[in-house]
Amino acid sequence: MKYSACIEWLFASESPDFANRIRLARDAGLDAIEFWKWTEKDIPAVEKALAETKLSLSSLVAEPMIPLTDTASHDAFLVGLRASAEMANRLGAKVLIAQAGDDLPGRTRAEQHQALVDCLGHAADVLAGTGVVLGLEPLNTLIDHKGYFLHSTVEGLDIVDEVNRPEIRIVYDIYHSLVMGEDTANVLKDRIDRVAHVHVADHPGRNEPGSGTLELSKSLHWLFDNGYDGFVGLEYRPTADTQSSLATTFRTLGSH
Ligand SMILES: O=C(O)C(=O)CO
Repeated sequence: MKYSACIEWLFASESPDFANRIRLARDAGLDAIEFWKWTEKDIPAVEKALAETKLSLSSLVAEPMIPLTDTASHDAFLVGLRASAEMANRLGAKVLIAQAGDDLPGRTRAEQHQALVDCLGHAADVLAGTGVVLGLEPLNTLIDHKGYFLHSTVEGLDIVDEVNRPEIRIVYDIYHSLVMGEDTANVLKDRIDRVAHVHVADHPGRNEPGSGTLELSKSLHWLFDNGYDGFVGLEYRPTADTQSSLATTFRTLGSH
């Protein structure tokens, strides 16, 4: 298992210095890191820490985060996507993450679904030849993202299949999926190759694996047994210090 620490949450209480969290991730034996909002980060400091630690950057969130369910956002998103892909290439990330945006009042689900398909088709043109893929991320609408459009992994996969371009994939966050009552094997059956990146956290609390009741290990085993071979992104809020949260995580999911 190759673990990627989301340093928005992991090592945050240990180090207000953002780039230094990369060194702490290396010291904790992790393989990669990931973060959000690259436009707000000190990129030269991040670049230096990545070079020094030799950790990978598993993913970046594509900026700007604006609702792709709204066709009026598409031009701005595609301009930002080009810059995000350049940044991903500069820092060595192979995956950009996109969120669908909110379920917009006054628009049918079918219209918004089509808006996503159209936008991601243009996104594939932007990404063609860059070596970077875009992962659309379904999120739970029960706890963390009330009003978000894409709460179903199957609908995310359907959108990916309608776009039908190698540059467009999904991010499968096991936490969001299980919170929505999905069964990993059921929703990803025959479509595991559409998964660009995986996230984990436990429930309740969105804390480290092993702190709650989700069967994360079962989902992860299914993913790896069925051909997923990418990073496991640790996108959780540590209940206490990051080091002890990692000990619980490794006990629960297996160390690497
Ligand atoms: O915004 C969230 O909840 C995410 O999972 C982002 O990856």
